[in-house]
Amino acid sequence: MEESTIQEVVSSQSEPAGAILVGILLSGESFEKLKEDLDELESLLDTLGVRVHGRIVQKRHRLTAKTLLGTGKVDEIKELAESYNADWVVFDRALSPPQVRNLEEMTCKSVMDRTGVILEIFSKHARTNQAKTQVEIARLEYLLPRLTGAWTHFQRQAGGGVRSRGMGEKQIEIDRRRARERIAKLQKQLDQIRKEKQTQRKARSQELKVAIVGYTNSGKTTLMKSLTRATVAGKNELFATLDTNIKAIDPRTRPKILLSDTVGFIRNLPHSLVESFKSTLDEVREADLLLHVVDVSYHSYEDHIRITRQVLEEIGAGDVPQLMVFNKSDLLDDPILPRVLKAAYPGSQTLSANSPEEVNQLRDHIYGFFRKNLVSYSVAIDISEQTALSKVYNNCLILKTDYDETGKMVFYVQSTRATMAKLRKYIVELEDDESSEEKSMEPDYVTD
Ligand SMILES: Nc1nc2c(ncn2[C@@H]2O[C@H](COP(=O)(O)OP(=O)(O)OP(=O)(O)O)[C@@H](O)[C@H]2O)c(=O)[nH]1
Ligand SMILES: [Mg+2]
Repeated sequence: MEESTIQEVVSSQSEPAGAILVGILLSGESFEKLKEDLDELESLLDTLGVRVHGRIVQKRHRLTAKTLLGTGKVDEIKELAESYNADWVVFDRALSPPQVRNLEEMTCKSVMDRTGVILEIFSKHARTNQAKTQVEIARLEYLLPRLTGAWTHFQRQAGGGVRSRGMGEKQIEIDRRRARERIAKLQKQLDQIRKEKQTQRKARSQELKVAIVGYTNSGKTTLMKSLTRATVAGKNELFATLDTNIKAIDPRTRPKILLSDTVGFIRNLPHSLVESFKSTLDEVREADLLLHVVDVSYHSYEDHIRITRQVLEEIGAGDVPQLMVFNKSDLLDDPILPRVLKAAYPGSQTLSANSPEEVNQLRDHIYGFFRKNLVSYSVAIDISEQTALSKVYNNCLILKTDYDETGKMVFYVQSTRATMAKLRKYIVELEDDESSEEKSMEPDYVTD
């Protein structure tokens, strides 16, 4: 199937592509909220390199089936788009395939909705095979019912502005069938990738897993970088990260704590995207702890929290413990807010991902969370038992070593229950959790 996307249009022109935004305010809805939604839509378009020339907002009692808006308003949109020579008219509401067609005919412009814009960003940012496959499935599913409109739309772009219409029902049927076949093929590939990832996760089953989640652009990648002292930089772009990146917080820590950074969330995240990104989000569902990162410099940060929690529920990660991290505190001009947040979200931490001291506190916080769940016990292992010994060295925090009367090495350790189960036959003593010595999960030589 022939495809053309916003960014292709952008790159084929010397001037940045332009758009007019359209928002609709129904009775009972807040204007402030709509303004925020339109600001966000503008950032999304900015990520695609599309400049917004103007906005049109209409108050309505109900939405019109044919075009959402009244004909007078559609004429106004057409005029505004023409006066700025804008290529796109972008609606903040979901448009049905016939609505897109009608609006395109009436405005003589390309019409998109928010879901279409998000899908474009995802396909622009997908890097790995897994992300690319997931995005392609979501796009095809989005396009499938729109194929009549989409086809003429693609033809028009390919033909350099000539409006060609009516590919004929037969052609549309062929395209739909091809799209369905392609989806089935991609789904099979995705299942295969998912199986491989599951095997990799199984190999990490004795390690502790922390997943960083949150609204897009909240600072997840930046925090990941600071927590692991790595060099992956965050980007001021929406959906800069689409693939899951996994790294140990500190490779010397035992048990090892793995941190994963993943795709951000947004309001009205297209359902097909959530569905197809489920395999990327397996990492989140199977985590022992979530770091829920919130950009607290954004005034409606509570909306972002609510939306993130909704998506977590939707992907089956609603029950994983969450540690709230209020980020970008350096941008706050309200000195009271950190205290308010602490009271409203007990156990939360307010910080700047760029402050090493505050990030160190967060790291300790994470260690503290896991320390509570570790079990203390001692094992006696003969030095010929290499597999068991490497399990101890790789997965346990060793508090003390000794030898017993038979010459076996005795380790006083703390580990996860999963590791303890693997070392069961070597256990000589199981300590009461409460009486176990409080000890850092980092070895003594770690000084920061
Ligand atoms: N001032 C300030 N900026 C920050 C902080 N943390 C992150 N940023 C900036 O916020 C922007 C987004 O950061 P990222 O780390 O890419 O955000 P993300 O959550 O990974 O975003 P996506 O992957 O797009 O969902 C970047 O420009 C960062 O430099 C912070 O604590 N203070
Ligand atoms: Mg990121």
